[in-house]
Amino acid sequence: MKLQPQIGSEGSAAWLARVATQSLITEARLSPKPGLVDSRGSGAHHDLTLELMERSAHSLSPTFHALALQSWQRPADIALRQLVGRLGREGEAQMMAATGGVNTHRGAIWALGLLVAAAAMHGCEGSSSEIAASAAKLASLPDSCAPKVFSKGLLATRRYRVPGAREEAQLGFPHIMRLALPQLRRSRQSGATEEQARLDALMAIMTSLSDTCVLSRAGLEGLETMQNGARSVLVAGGTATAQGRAALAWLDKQMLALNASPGGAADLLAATLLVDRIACDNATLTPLPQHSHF
Ligand SMILES: CC(C)(COP(=O)(O)OP(=O)(O)OC[C@H]1O[C@@H](n2cnc3c(N)ncnc32)[C@H](O[C@H]2O[C@H](COP(=O)(O)OP(=O)(O)OP(=O)(O)O)[C@@H](O)[C@H]2O)[C@@H]1O)[C@@H](O)C(=O)NCCC(=O)NCCS
Ligand SMILES: Nc1ncnc2[nH]cnc12
Repeated sequence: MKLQPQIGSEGSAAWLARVATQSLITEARLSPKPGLVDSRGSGAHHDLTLELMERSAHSLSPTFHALALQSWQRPADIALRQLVGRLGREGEAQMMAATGGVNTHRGAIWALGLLVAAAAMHGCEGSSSEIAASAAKLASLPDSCAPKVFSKGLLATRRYRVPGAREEAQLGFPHIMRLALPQLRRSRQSGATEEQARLDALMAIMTSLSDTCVLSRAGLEGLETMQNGARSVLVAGGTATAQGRAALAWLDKQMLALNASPGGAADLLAATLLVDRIACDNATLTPLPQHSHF
């Protein structure tokens, strides 16, 4: 079944931008998330609030729209890579202007930006695997216009010799495709509520991601706490069970005590919700109401 009506590149780009923005807002509101901003509060962050995350998400709509429009039915080549890179950097500047200089969504612009571009490359008719593969192709191409900046993420990947946001994309988003999306659909099928299925998908990502936000703030101890804690939630039966919810509450406490926040995992959950929504292999597509957050 195909949700996206044949409304051409402009209408499809607007639709993709709306779904991407909604995915960010849905992720931000989802509760209870360990260490992260959610509808309960700011988690381990002093400079982030839910209101700021939502403002940031809305500020990114024009970026997603431009990415979709410019990538429409184009192949992955250097010209498109450079264009996507420029639009992504402009999106980062828009985010910073909207938040007064706070980094709310840099990793999300990267992941969702590439996926929106890839969905448009397939004319909104790609499967999740096709979209992830095209996003990976784009991410693997060199962008000679990119300024050389040394980020916290790069520092963490070199210090701990782990993959980061770049590698996740270049490998075709394995945490979305192999862990989060299957978990989201499995939890739904086994009767979990939509919120519980989304939390379970977040846990699936957290069992294995080398999240450079966690590494920068809390080192390997933080990363191991995150991965083991998330595994305990799923082993207990996920957040649809009382034991799973207790394990999640324990993990939240641990993450707060370590000042650790899995911002990279949160970005990948938002990206999972986006792929779930836009890919042709989603068997549960329903029309999207104008102002819903799913
Ligand atoms: C490729 C880029 C994402 C740059 O990546 P890099 O690793 O060099 O740089 P960072 O600036 O550190 O950003 C990486 C962000 O990616 C998220 N992330 C972390 N680990 C992973 C992972 N393993 N897989 C996927 N994604 C991951 C994460 O983003 C979230 O955290 C951000 C908040 O982090 P931080 O600023 O560190 O905040 P705090 O911990 O709160 O800091 P303090 O308060 O302590 O100061 C937030 O943005 C979340 O989104 C990482 O932060 C990419 O930026 C790039 O190269 N772009 C170029 C443009 C381009 O080509 N775009 C194309 C597509 S549009
Ligand atoms: N909910 C959230 N809390 C903190 N950092 C994030 N980065 C992306 N989503 C986030």
